[in-house]
Amino acid sequence: MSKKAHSVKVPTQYRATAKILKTALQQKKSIKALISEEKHARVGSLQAVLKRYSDNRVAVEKAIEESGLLKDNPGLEPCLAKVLVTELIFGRKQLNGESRPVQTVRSYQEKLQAAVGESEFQGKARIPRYVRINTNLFSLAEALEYLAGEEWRRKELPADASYDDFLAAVKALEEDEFMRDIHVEGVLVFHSKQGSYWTRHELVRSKKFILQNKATCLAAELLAPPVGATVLDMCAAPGMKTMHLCNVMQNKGVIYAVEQSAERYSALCDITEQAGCEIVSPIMGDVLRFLPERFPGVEYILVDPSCTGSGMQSRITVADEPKDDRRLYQLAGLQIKILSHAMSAFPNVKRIAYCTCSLYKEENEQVVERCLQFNPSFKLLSCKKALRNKWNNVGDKAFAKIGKNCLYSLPDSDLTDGIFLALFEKRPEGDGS
Ligand SMILES: C[S@@+](CC[C@H](N)C(=O)[O-])C[C@H]1O[C@@H](n2cnc3c(N)ncnc32)[C@H](O)[C@@H]1O
Repeated sequence: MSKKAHSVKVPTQYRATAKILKTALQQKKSIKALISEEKHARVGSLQAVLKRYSDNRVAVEKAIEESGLLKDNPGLEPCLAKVLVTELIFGRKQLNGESRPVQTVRSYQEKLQAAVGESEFQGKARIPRYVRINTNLFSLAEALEYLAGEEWRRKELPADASYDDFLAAVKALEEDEFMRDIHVEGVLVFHSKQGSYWTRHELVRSKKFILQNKATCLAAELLAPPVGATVLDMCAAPGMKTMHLCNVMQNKGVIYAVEQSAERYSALCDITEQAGCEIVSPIMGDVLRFLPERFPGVEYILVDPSCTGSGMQSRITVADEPKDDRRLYQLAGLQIKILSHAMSAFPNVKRIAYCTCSLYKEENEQVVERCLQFNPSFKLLSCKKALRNKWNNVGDKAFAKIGKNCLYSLPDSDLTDGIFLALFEKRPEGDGS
């Protein structure tokens, strides 16, 4: 290598990303918090590389180990090596500049690729890009016409297609194709590579299209408040499910949307206004502290409380996160309080949907079990049946009469974020069963 090449600097983008990764690993700080402190102009692309690393972490480590990259080059900074390998093998497949670390990693490309190729590890499941039509502002017909005009090819399934047929078709989507979701009216499914295309799209900016993972749309879909209903959304911000509920109700009826965090309440107000929600009444405060009379005539309730978020695929994790039992215990306590309040405080309530984006039973089946013990006037409905049996993953059957009625949507098998959902119905008076 020439002397000149040695003096070439590593591009700022790689250095800044490696610095964040190093701080996150050494100080056990969250990537999200570190990125928010970052002054670097291209925060978006920095975040994209870290997400790619997070999704392929095990394979990146394996490739570095098996190729001998760090062993042969002790001067190469390990976090910079991880960033460069992520970009070269899982990202743009090329590296910028001629700095020494870049040249070194490039010279290992074949060995790195071979190590990844032999690995049975394929990274996290490729989650498609889900786009939900906000029918307050744009109809399904208008959306389909727009997409046809832009030469997107619509892939259609026969009416009797099973859920497995649907999943196979989603996995086989070409980059210029899209499908309609099999469960949620108004959800369109695109290839995962179209993720950032839609992020920047004008229809998304104008809120005609909402970028919402399909799993999180199941809550409003299953709660299914009819047109004109009165709904309480107990933990509403930033308002993704509030907007969807509004669409399900065709923007007719009332939705009380409660949020306790001032900052998130402000986001809720902005989003629902921009999305043309005419029936949403945002209310700031702790939902447990309001008198039930503040929400007269509530018939349908959505309970989507704070949770660990262990099922969220958008999270960036750069090290194994041990289960934090203390935090889980605290969260589960609050979840039980809020769901139990929904069941006991509102005399006219007919149906309640409880959901989390957690995969821990402590926040899911156990919360359902405790709340049914405290509130025997409610029974569980089968989420799978509500989806015409076109579903595979249910709750843990060790929770008798509970597990089979609850639903999990899982990244690897359902190609979504990981979520849990339970649907309750008030028993008719005198029904003691
Ligand atoms: C999982 S997020 C809700 C996401 C939201 N449903 C959506 O789909 O966009 C939980 C929210 O509940 C709020 N929250 C938690 N406990 C609350 C309480 N007691 N009263 C009101 N809001 C609460 C949190 O501040 C947080 O914004």
